[in-house]
Amino acid sequence: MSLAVCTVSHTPLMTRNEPAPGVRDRVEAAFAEARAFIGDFAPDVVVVLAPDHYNGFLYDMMPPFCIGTEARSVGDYGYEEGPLQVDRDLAHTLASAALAAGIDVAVSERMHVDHGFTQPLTLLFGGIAAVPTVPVFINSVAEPLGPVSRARLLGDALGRAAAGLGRRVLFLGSGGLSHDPPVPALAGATPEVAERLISGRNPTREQRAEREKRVTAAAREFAAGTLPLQPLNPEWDRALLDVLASGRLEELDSWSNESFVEQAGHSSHEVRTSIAAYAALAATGPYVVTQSFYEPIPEWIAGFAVTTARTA
Ligand SMILES: O=C(O)/C=C/c1cccc(O)c1O
Ligand SMILES: [Fe+2]
Repeated sequence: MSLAVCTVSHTPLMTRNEPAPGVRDRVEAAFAEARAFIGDFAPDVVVVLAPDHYNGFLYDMMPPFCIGTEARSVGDYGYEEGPLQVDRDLAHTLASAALAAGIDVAVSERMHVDHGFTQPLTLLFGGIAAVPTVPVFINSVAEPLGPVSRARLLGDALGRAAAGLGRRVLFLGSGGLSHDPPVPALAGATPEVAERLISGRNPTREQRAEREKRVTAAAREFAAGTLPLQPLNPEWDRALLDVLASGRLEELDSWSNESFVEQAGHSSHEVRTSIAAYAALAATGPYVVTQSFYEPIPEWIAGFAVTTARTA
């Protein structure tokens, strides 16, 4: 039995916008440290816990959780397009274990994933198919969302199952802390936008480029103070990282969905992926956080963290 955790914020704006001097170097150093941790741990398989941004999961069928037995990247924001290297048997094992534990995960034989999965796989392993993975989608964007406790319990169920495998399993959580990028919502959407959120799974190259250009420009204006997106909230982010490090994950159960949005923006729900990753590790006993990097980076619309943890 051997489990470990790495959590990283993702932001596709990393390759589009230049942050303040020194920021990129510090982020790259944090990723280098995380890569060294992962190298030492030498995982046999990586369970990637990540959200989607209306690229693979749309409102024609929006599950709270889904485990992919096969998965393919849509290639958004210039990340590699094509198949991930999914450990199909393990995906089935983990899905069965989660269901047996009372967590209603969906299963996809043809999951489509976006930068939420591909960016951390690229930055930490060098490619989207470089390591055997089990991709686990955690809806963090498309309301309505279940309570945060469900992500914790999903992680707990996956951790218990993984602990019995006799393999070295890394739980990789992908998602920012406070941030509210201009991802559209179904509530109040125009008919055209609503249609895209319901069934716009295969945009044209031009449509994808237009979306990416719009979000990139919005981030530049946000950083310049000329676009009033919800501000990043370093205080909230540090409080969340403190709870993750403390091991008292049940404390997060009392954080309401509304409080996430009010204090840290709609997309702060992406920290459900970190909560699930830490809950997986906690399922096997006490743990220690071995790295905790954090910076608010407006040019990337991201409260940006990199953390690693292992069994104490
Ligand atoms: O889906 C998009 O176009 C943008 C996504 C984004 C931007 C900034 C931070 C994130 O976590 C994102 O997913
Ligand atoms: Fe995101």
